[in-house]
Amino acid sequence: MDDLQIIADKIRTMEIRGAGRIAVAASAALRDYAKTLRSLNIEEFNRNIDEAAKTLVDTRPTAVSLPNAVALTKRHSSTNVYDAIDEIVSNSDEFIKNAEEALGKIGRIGAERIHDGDVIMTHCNSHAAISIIKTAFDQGKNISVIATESRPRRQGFITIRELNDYGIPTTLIVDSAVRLTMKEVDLVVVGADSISVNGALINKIGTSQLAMAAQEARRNLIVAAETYKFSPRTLLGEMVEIEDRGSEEVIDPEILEELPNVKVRNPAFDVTPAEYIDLIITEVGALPPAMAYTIIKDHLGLEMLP
Ligand SMILES: O=P(O)(O)OC[C@H]1O[C@H](OP(=O)(O)O)[C@H](O)[C@@H]1O
Repeated sequence: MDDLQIIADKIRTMEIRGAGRIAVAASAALRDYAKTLRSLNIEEFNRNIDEAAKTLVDTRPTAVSLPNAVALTKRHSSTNVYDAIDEIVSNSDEFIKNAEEALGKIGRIGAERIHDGDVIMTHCNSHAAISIIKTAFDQGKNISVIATESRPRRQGFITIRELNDYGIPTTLIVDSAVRLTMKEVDLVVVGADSISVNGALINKIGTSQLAMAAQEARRNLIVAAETYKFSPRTLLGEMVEIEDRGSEEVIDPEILEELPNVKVRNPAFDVTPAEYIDLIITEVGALPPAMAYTIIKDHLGLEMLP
């Protein structure tokens, strides 16, 4: 399990990050691990796969893409280990291929919402949101982007580098400049870590602040999300857990040590209610948040539920 543990550690420390990327990395890690278990009997095989799946899923609690990818990868109906491995390999290859194709489809569908001359605000670093922005740019639309820094991990720096290298005019702002800057914005485009059955978006901390400022300024907010970012377990009434990360991401531990009366909170995500969202751009279409149940039922399957 050494190689799988290395991937799990990279997901936990965010060396591999982004809801889509962690899903693809986890699926590939489970596939490769399954191939090392040929000598086991089917019961031992299933036990090892379940343990490995748990190791991957336990790395980060919020992005549902991770448990969805692991569940879609590990399911098999074989009683023979060789066949089970073949099924897992084919599940993973299919998941990864679909995930890659989904980004292109989301780009094409979402770009329809972007007009020549638009200023787009985005938050954090979302491959799905950036796919929309790049596709609109590729279509010859004269667009520019306002990107938030996204404290504390500053994923906004990844975004501005990527957009810069693509030739897209981009302005970096600190997170607290969102409301002031919103009057210059035509459309907000963000990614998703999870979408619950009521259409609420769980995404990088600060997303709900963009949503509120957008609504106040009467600007639309669209969410770029593959169908595997919808959360089946919210159908059972479960809430999406918001990850709390360490204080060292926010403040130097030596400084904190000098301040015995201070504690630091570092929630990594927040919740944006459905009423702040104009559309969710998935690979199967541009949908209102009220269609979240249909996506879960038709594209993830209720058999994903325990
Ligand atoms: O899958 P893509 O669109 O790349 O990213 C989706 C979301 O994943 C990221 O989480 P983190 O930086 O891993 O905590 C951000 O919250 C981003 O909006």
